[in-house]
Amino acid sequence: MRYLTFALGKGRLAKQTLELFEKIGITCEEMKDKDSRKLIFTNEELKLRFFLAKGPDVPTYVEYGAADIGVVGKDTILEEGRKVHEVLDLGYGKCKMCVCGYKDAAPLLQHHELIRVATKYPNIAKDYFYNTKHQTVEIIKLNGSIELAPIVGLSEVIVDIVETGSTLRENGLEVLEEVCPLSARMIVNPVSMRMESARIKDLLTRLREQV
Ligand SMILES: Nc1ncnc2c1ncn2[C@@H]1O[C@H](COP(=O)(O)OP(=O)(O)OP(=O)(O)O)[C@@H](O)[C@H]1O
Ligand SMILES: O=P(O)(O)OC[C@H]1O[C@H](OP(=O)(O)OP(=O)(O)O)[C@H](O)[C@@H]1O
Repeated sequence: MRYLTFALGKGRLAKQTLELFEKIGITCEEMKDKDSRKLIFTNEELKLRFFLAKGPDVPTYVEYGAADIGVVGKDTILEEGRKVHEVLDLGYGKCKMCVCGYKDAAPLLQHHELIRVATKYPNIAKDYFYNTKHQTVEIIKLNGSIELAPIVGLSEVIVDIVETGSTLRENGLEVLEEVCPLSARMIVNPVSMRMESARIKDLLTRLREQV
């Protein structure tokens, strides 16, 4: 039997992903050692391998088959646009992709104005403004602290993740429009889906009972 390889998104989702796998009897004790610089972990008994990767790299590993299975946020799946099968909504990491800004920017979204939109998610923003709203905008890619953009006058609005809403509230900003709901998802390489279908289906059945 060959190893099934999992690429798991680092950061916010990692802890809950490992907890979920533990619930169905898939443990990888080595992975819990925070001081370790080791990159890949093996469960010999179940013939599984795991590695943690930056979120946007997870769909890349899965598309190329370097990982059979990945766990990553829906935002990352939409943004990266890789050829992978999304097979399960894992139900945690819930948040929303939203258009946000000062309240007085709301009319700019109604009148097809050529506004600037700052975001870490240029493909999601482009798809929303061009294909859903049919509004031509200038998209400005940022890498973090997106809420700064309207505050310092870089853009009229942002497209960003809202979870509790406290970052917006503490900065006098608001949700102006909701783009889509988000949560952690499981993705599978299309070839692995066929070649390892029995093992993957069994895994999905056991995970579905938990989520
Ligand atoms: N408040 C939140 N902010 C950002 N992402 C969230 C939030 N709540 C849930 N998520 C989900 O968690 C995933 C991982 O978030 P995390 O912040 O670890 O990654 P990231 O934004 O790529 O981080 P970084 O840029 O610091 O590496 C997101 O892709 C999203 O699906
Ligand atoms: O609605 P809230 O609960 O306040 O969460 C949303 C905030 O969290 C994320 O930022 P993150 O902490 O990942 O930092 P970053 O902006 O540097 O990416 C996101 O980009 C928002 O800024």
